[in-house]
Amino acid sequence: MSVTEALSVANIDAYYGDSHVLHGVSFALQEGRLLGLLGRNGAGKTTSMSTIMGFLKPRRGTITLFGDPIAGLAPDTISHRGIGLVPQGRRVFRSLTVRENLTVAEQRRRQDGSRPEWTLDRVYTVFPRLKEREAQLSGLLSGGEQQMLAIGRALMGNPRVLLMDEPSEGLAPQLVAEVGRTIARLKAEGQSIILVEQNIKLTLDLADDVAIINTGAIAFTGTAEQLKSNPAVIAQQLGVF
Ligand SMILES: Nc1ncnc2c1ncn2[C@@H]1O[C@H](COP(=O)(O)OP(=O)(O)OP(=O)(O)O)[C@@H](O)[C@H]1O
Repeated sequence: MSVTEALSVANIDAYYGDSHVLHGVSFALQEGRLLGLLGRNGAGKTTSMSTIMGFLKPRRGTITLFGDPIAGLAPDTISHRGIGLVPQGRRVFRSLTVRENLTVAEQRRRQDGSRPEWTLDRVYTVFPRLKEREAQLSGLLSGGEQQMLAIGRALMGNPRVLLMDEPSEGLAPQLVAEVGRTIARLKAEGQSIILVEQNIKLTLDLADDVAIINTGAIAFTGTAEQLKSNPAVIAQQLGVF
């Protein structure tokens, strides 16, 4: 079976002003797989996602999307090339309705035929709750509903690679489980995903591959199975769970 590299991040250095935050960060996502990016508070997970999205320009290193270099391109160009982001803290457009949040994000993409395009109806099939609330202002939704909307909005861009930044953050356990089931469903449909999380259990349940970032440097890469069988690494890099 041939393996296609969907997204590759290689030897990235990134700064906020003079503050050197990412130190030679490298990881890779294979097509159709889920890569979990774990790390403690302030480790550099969001900065890695911001660098992929073009919000932050790396000073060194390369980023490729299905082999094409994208580092240094503008965020909207990177989004059009096919990377979708579910941002940390949801960041839905609070003064727009649910339906408007979804339709403004719509982006058609020529598919290879193996995966159907995302449409409003298809998002509503995955998230019936959003259909029920489609005319409501998004700022009035619960945290869980806003998370579903943030995921639906990213899907409307028909991303080739989906980045999810701490989708379980601040959600009650029941909603974390629901978000987990949604992510599993997307993965089963062939979506390539990078899942950034502090929730180790959720990540190990969903991920094929895992990278751990620690103070801006990659401390572990391997399969989820390898990490599960290595509690010493989990304890040392992430704290006990
Ligand atoms: N806009 C910014 N300006 C300066 N420093 C920043 C900025 N954003 C983050 N940092 C710093 O960069 C480092 C990495 O932060 P980052 O947000 O990437 O971590 P994280 O792993 O996503 O953490 P969390 O789980 O808390 O979101 C931290 O030391 C943080 O204080």
